[in-house]
Amino acid sequence: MGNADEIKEGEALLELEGIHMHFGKVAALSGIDLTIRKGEIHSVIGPNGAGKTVMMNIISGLYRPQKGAIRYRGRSINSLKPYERAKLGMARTFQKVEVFGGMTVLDNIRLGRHVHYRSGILNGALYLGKTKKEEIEHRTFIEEEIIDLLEIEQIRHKPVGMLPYGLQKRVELGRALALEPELLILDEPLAGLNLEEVEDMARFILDVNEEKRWRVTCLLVEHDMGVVMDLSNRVFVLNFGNMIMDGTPEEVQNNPEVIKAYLGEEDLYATRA
Ligand SMILES: Nc1ncnc2c1ncn2[C@@H]1O[C@H](COP(=O)(O)OP(=O)(O)OP(=O)(O)O)[C@@H](O)[C@H]1O
Repeated sequence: MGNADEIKEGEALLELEGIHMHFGKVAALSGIDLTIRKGEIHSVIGPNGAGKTVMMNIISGLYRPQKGAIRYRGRSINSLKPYERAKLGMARTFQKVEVFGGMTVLDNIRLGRHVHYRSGILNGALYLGKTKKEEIEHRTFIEEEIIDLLEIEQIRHKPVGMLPYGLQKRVELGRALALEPELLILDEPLAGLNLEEVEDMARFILDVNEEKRWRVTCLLVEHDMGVVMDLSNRVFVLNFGNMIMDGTPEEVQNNPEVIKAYLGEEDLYATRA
């Protein structure tokens, strides 16, 4: 995204500072600090009920925290609505697939671009000639890149509702990419997938992050520890609304507190072949 506030690789893209979120007596998040740096894959892990979804909802603007600051490219976004955050370059996929079953793969992907379209009579009147043609060409180009990346050429005209779950998840990723995001929030992208689908999805996430064409910063919430440890530059561990640690996958795997929080839940040392 061409922007005067463009930031460089390794600089803070998204920052949470002192985030508190309570629901009645339940403290879902108690003073969370997190910095996502441009170019990285930063994962958030934690046992069930740790506060991961609440955190993602706060980041994407669905929830307003009672305390704390959220900054994107150094600017406060606390007061921005979800679609305004999307316009800044933040896209999200959801835990449960959120596709339009009756629409084709291509139309679902196209929906992801809607935040870029101008609306209103005045804008519509100004939106003529070359500019419009360029936007259509650019849109087509993006669609083709997404279809190519996700290997969904064969199903582009199929209704999404008829596809297996794994492909529906792929389409959902495609729709998020259509926004040409700078930050992609992936909420359990591997949940419900079989082994082969998990491998495919992990590869797509890596491609989106590493390929020069995309170079998307990723915030990943995931229970599959093998994939998390393989893909992430950093891992943030949450338990009962508190941060246990934020470090490299290796540091996290060797932290006794993390192991204790997960005891009996997951094998943190399991990595995929
Ligand atoms: N809208 C809400 N109203 C009341 N309590 C809520 C709400 N959303 C979340 N909570 C509570 O906040 C805590 C954190 O929940 P959250 O859904 O963020 O956990 P999670 O880490 O995403 O868990 P999972 O891995 O199972 O998805 C839980 O105790 C949950 O019951």
